[in-house]
Amino acid sequence: MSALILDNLTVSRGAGPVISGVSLELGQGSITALVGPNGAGKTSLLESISGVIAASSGSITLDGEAIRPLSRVARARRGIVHIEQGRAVFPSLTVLENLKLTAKTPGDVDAALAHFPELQKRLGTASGLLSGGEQQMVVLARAFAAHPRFLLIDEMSLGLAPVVFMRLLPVIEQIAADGVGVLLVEQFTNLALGVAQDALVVAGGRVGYHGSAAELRAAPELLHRAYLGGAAA
Ligand SMILES: Nc1ncnc2c1ncn2[C@@H]1O[C@H](COP(=O)(O)OP(=O)(O)OP(=O)(O)O)[C@@H](O)[C@H]1O
Repeated sequence: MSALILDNLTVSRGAGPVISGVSLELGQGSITALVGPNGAGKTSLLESISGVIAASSGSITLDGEAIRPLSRVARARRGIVHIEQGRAVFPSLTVLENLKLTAKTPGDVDAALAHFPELQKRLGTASGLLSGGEQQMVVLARAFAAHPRFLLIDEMSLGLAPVVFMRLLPVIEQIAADGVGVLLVEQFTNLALGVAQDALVVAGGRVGYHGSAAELRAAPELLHRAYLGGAAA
């Protein structure tokens, strides 16, 4: 089984570090919720894993290979797929054309669409004409069609009502159950903790909690303390 391991990772932006000494192991087949206050460094952490930005120290290894020196494209080829915050569909392309951007075979398109039967009727529709929730389905289906081994999802719920986002969560659970390791950054903390096995809380760039998602969900005071930047639990 693949493992994506961060060891003592530090990421700097502008004046100083925005992620300091974060260590984490992601296995395939489970969801890790990454939560924390605004500006905590969640997006920066995801971006340093996928190669959008460079980490300044520490290591990132995938199946024992150090991937920090690799470009974003090379990391994507190894199966690290990143759904960036606010990353939308290509609005003038149809749903099918959006999916074909990442799919290698027609079978990849079919497999992605199996998660979203409601998109079957919209394959020829320009994606920009879809609702916000449907557009996020396309974004998720497109990421799935790329055969991720690890899927980094940044605030997929942005601009969506919780009820719409809740349609996407079972699909994310299914993708994980099929063997993908998911790192889920989410503003709806309780929803994220409800589908995740593990949880990482970052505050001020440091780990405030790393452990069971269920335990964190059941103990609001633990979450509160972690949000305030308490010592790693
Ligand atoms: N392009 C950038 N240049 C300089 N500093 C940045 C840049 N992007 C983010 N930062 C800073 O890095 C820190 C971490 O931001 P980041 O977006 O990673 O946090 P976040 O936890 O994802 O926040 P949010 O929940 O608000 O999206 C913040 O202090 C932010 O101001």
